[in-house]
Amino acid sequence: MLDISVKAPAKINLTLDVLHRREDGYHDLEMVMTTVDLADRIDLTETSSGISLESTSGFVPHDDRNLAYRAAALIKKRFGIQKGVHIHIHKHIPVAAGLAGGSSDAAAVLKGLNRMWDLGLSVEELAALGLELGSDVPFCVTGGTAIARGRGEILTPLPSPPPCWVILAKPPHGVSTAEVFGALRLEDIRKRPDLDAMVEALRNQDFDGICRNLSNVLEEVTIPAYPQVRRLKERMIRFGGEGVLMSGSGPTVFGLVRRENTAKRVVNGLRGFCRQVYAVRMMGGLEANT
Ligand SMILES: C[C@@](CO)(OP(=O)(O)O)[C@H](O)COP(=O)(O)OP(=O)(O)OC[C@H]1O[C@@H](n2ccc(N)nc2=O)[C@H](O)[C@@H]1O
Ligand SMILES: Nc1ncnc2c1ncn2[C@@H]1O[C@H](COP(=O)(O)OP(=O)(O)O)[C@@H](O)[C@H]1O
Repeated sequence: MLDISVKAPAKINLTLDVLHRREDGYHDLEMVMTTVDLADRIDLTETSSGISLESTSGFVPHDDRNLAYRAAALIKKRFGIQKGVHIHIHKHIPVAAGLAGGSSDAAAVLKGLNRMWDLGLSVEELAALGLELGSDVPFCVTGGTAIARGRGEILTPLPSPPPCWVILAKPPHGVSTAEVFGALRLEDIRKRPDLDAMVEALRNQDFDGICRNLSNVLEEVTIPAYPQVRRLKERMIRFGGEGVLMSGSGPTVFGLVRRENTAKRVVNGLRGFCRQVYAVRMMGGLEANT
């Protein structure tokens, strides 16, 4: 019997700045994140005990290395739940892509089990649990659009970008977030995002202002290591991407486009050059939390 189905949307980073390296090995970040309508679907079925997991993807682990599995284990342990759960992940978000697919799956399991087992946890409590699983999980619990600071858990909600198309292009290789942070030399960062300008553009629903202020310091590590990311960016711009940036630690490149015709042109221009290309809508604030 299927008990609960939860949508797990991908995120993109409109800005990403790394402020300092912390004692605990993580970095203090300052970034603007938003959810897009490319989502995994997580089906949760209650069982008598234990945790089992299957997915439609050959690229994710199906055991306790899976973030969705870990989310269920955390809830069971923290609240002393004897019942079990079977997790079925319908994977649509590319893996190790800078789109927080694993974090979003984990957030969806936290939200789904909160309902299934009547735990009564608030969004803030779920986000705090999520931080034990990964830095991006708190944002994935709340969704919408927000400034994320600290490791990624200090969230300030923002208006979502105006409706537009988001073209996502994922090169064939994945990128390790830990390796990208490890290779970043803070003193060498050449260009930092203008957070105030991005916030202003979002408040004014100024599409051109959002496009002008897209900026991610991690490009300075990932692009030299993977020149295909630069070529994808150049192609996206050439075919009509109005604002183009790498998401997170990469390697996915996204392009923002207002008109459907332009979106089609960008997608057609990238096909043949890149196998994984998606045209999706910006998610907006309201749908993000369902
Ligand atoms: C870079 C970002 C931007 O949204 O996204 P992705 O590229 O992963 O999608 C995130 O900060 C990634 O968050 P997440 O993928 O949850 O990271 P975690 O599992 O917590 O950490 C993976 C590794 O990244 C580094 N890390 C992560 C977050 C942070 N604030 N400082 C760090 O230094 C650490 O080396 C850590 O061991
Ligand atoms: N449910 C999951 N979905 C995707 N990746 C997962 C999942 N659980 C664990 N992982 C692992 O987490 C790593 C990062 O995956 P992902 O969250 O897709 O990328 P990113 O952090 O770049 O956004 C991958 O190496 C993958 O094997």
